[in-house]
Parts: sequence; C-alpha cells; structure tokens
Amino acid sequence: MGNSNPRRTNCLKHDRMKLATVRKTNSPNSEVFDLFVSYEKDKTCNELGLDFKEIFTLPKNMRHQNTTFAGAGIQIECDFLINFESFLTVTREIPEFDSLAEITRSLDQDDIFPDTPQELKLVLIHSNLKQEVLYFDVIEELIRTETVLTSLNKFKDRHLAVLVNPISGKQRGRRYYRDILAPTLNITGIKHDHFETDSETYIETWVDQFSNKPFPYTDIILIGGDGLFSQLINSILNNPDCQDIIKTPIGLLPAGSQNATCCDLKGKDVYQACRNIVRRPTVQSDIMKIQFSDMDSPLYATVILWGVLGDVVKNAEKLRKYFKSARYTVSAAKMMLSSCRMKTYKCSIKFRSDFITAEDSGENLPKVEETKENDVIEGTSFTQNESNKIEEKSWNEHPDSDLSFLGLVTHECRSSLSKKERFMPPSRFNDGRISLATLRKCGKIKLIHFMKKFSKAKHLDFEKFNGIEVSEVQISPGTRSWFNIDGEIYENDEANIKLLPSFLTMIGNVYDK
Ligand SMILES: Nc1ncnc2c1ncn2[C@@H]1O[C@H](COP(=O)(O)OP(=O)(O)OP(=O)(O)O)[C@@H](O)[C@H]1O
Repeated sequence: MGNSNPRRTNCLKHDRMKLATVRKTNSPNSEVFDLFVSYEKDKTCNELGLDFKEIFTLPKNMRHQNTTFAGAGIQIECDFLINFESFLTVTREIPEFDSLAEITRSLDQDDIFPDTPQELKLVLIHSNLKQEVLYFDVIEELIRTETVLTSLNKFKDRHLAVLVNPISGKQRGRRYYRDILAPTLNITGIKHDHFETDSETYIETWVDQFSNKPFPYTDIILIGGDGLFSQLINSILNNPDCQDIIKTPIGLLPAGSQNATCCDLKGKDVYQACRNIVRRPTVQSDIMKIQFSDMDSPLYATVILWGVLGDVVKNAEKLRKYFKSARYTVSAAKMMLSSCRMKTYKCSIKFRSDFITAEDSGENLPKVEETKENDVIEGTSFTQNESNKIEEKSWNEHPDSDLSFLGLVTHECRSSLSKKERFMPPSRFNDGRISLATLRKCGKIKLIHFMKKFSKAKHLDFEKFNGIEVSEVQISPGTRSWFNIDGEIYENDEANIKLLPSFLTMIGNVYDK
C-alpha cells in the first residue's frame, strides 16, 4: 500500500541525492523544501539507476544540519516521504481519471517546454493512487526530477493483454480492473487491451487465435485466481502453434480465492500487485510438467495436491456457487464433521533429486520445434522410450505410503485468506526445486492439530509431516483417485512429475528465504 506518512523520520538511514527545490503550493510565498531521493549507503548512486529507496523533502533551512547529521542515526522529521516500494509514477498534471489518456500523451511529447506557459509542477502518484503535488521554480530541476523518477518505469513500449475472470473468488475482478488497474495503466502510459472470460473455455480459445501468428502483446496480465493462471499456461503449452507465447512475462492481480501464485510474487495486496505490473520486476519461475498415465498431453502446474486435499478441493467445486472463496473451508469442515473415519490414501512414491538448470533440462521453451517433438506425446503417455528413460534413472523409494495427503509445489503457497499460512515455507519460484510434502495417515484429531500448526506455517516439525526437495516424482496410487492440479481436478491412477526450471517469466518478486 502507498506509504506517504509525512512525518516518518528514518530517511537518514540512506545516502541521498538532492533533485530540486520545491514548494507545496503554487504561491511564490509558500515554504520552500529540498527534494531528495535516497539510495542505499555504500552503493554508487546512478542517476538513472533503480536502487532508490525513498523520495523525501526536508525544510530548506535544515539542509546544513542535515549534512551534519548524516549517518549519525539522529532522527529528523521529513516533511514528506514516499517509499519507492509504493511509488508508482510521476506526471505533469493532476490526473482526472476520465482524461488519463490525454495526460499520457502530453507526457510522451518531446517538447518539454510547452508554448503556453504552464505551472512548473509534478504530481507524484503512489500505488494506492494517492497524489502529491510539488511546484518548481526552475524548469531544469523539474526535468531532472522527472527524469530520475520516471526512470523507474523502465519498460515504456509495452502493450498488455489484460484478461479478467469475473467469477473468480469474491467476484472482484471487474472492480479491480475498472477501479485500480485501468486507471494505473492509463496514468503510467502503458497500453492495454481488455478481455473478459465468458466461459470455462474462453482462455483456450483466446490463446488459439494467435496460432502461428506473431503475439501482439508484451505482457499477459490475469485478474483472477490460480485456476485462471493454470489454464493460461496449459492452453499455451498444449497448443504446438502457440508455445512461443510462453516467453511473454505473466503478471497477476489477486482476484481469486487463494491466489497462492500472486501472493508468492509479493502481490497479495492488490495495489502492490498493480505496482509490480507497472514496474515489471520479473522472476524466472519453475513449473512442473505432469504426465498422467492415460492422458495424451501433459499438464503444467505449480501446485499438485493429492489425498485428502485432492478430495476437499473436488468437493469444494460443488460449493462454489454458494460459498465462493469460503468453499474450501466449508468443504474441509464438512469432511471433518462427517461420521466417517479419515480415509487412508495409499500410494507408492518414487523420486529423484538431481537438480538441473534450465539449459540442462533441454526443455526450456520456447524452442517450438523441439517442443512439438518432446512435449506433445502421441498416443498413450509413457511411450516405450519415455518409460525406458525412467527405468535407467536412479529412483529413490519414498518411505511413506499410507498418507493423509501429498503435495508438490514450486513455491511457498501463501494464501490471500490467511496472514501466516504457507504450505512449504522454504520453497521459492526460482530455486530449481520441487518441494514434496507428505503427511502420514492420521485421524481427525491429529489432522486438526496439524491444520492448526499449518495455519501458522509451523507444521514443518509436525511428527507425521515430511518435506523434501526433488526434481522428479512418480506417484502411483494404483487405483484412480483425485489429483488437484492448480485448483483443477483430474482423476488418474499414476502421474510422472518433472521439474522444468526457470521456465516461465513471472512479473513480481520472491520473498527472501
Ligand atoms: N466466465 C466464466 N464462467 C465460468 N467459469 C469461468 C469463467 N471464466 C473462467 N472460468 C473458470 O473459472 C475457474 C476458476 O477461476 P480462478 O482460478 O480465476 O478463480 P478461483 O478458483 O476462485 O481462485 P483460486 O484458483 O485462487 O482458488 C477456471 O478454471 C476457469 O476456467
């Protein structure tokens, strides 16, 4: 969220560069301030670099004291401070949200000295769309400030495809688009086309239209949940004429029920997710390729759940209409309150832990021709070649076979429904590992204890819980059972899951470990 607390006092933690002398009103008699950007101590400050930390003003007469105090840890009061984490952009005019396109155009013009005299002012905009106006006396200082601050938005020529799922989660997708993303994109001059899903197959058809054509967008932005994201990557990767699209950076706005993918890319807060979309930091992200024993095409996912979690999600889908994003909780509660004993989920698990880079994997798309050959398996899965390959490799037998659940994830899996919950706290999108989590069979009371610890991300030391890092897994329940693949449900009796490291370019940041 935007942080513009005018009296924060820690700006001297950083070194700083003065940009200009400014006033807060356009009256020539108003109080004068010095405007600074700060950057981390001991780092070289590159005028057009991206390492700035804060923008702040100090009363002009504090300048000398300020120099004396630098580094001494003495607290002084900034009159105005914006953390760069929340700073969105800077414009020349106070934006009116219906005429934002005009403002963008005026910013794009090269003639920075307009014919008609204008007020020398800049409007600093936070990611919560709050604004701060600064008036300048000297045009050169205004331009320098504008140049330094706009340098943060380094990707200018972008054209976004924004896809909104209006039924995701609490059905806030349309509102997030209309009230938050669209105005933000307009302010920052980022072009976009808007699409709204009207059926479960919309995404697939949308991707299909670009078969064998140049993809016209620089970024794909999804306003929805994890299911929408999963649908997008599967629609791209399972269409041999569109696989090149997977190179496109994908950004998310958290409008779904859990939004694990978006939360783990530091986008739990919708404004923060929006800021990520504008600034466009990217993370090369791992995904898993899943080959079911009786499905022709593989699936791609970041989260696979099996056992009680597969069943809970399957039953939750029937409750979507009435309980929306609370459906998972209701489905779990129903299972716990039923008179039946907890089911034991039996399966044999084999895994490998030889970690490879994207180059080694030989599956780093987009090599469209290669993908056609290797990824779209003709006929039944596990062709002779493929199964021979599996046998040649050194597989380890997992010690647990009577389970409550099994989970495979390529990221932590935070949840927008809970503050602390994280399925696999050490896992990161870009660590080149699949985290394999198992919970040995337990009764309802034990499971409740586990869930209590789980909700605080303190479950890693739970006696029946086991978490390991793997590169490939074979799950054989023997009988057909439910697999939850990124929130979608598939019934099968065997799955081979392989890590594709650094396969996707996701917009966002990962949390430090
Ligand atoms: N207009 C629509 N009508 C019906 N279903 C749709 C429509 N648009 C998308 N879908 C389907 O909705 C499903 C779920 O979408 P999404 O992941 O966005 O929300 P969610 O399930 O509420 O959130 P999460 O996945 O975070 O739990 C997707 O599988 C998608 O196919």
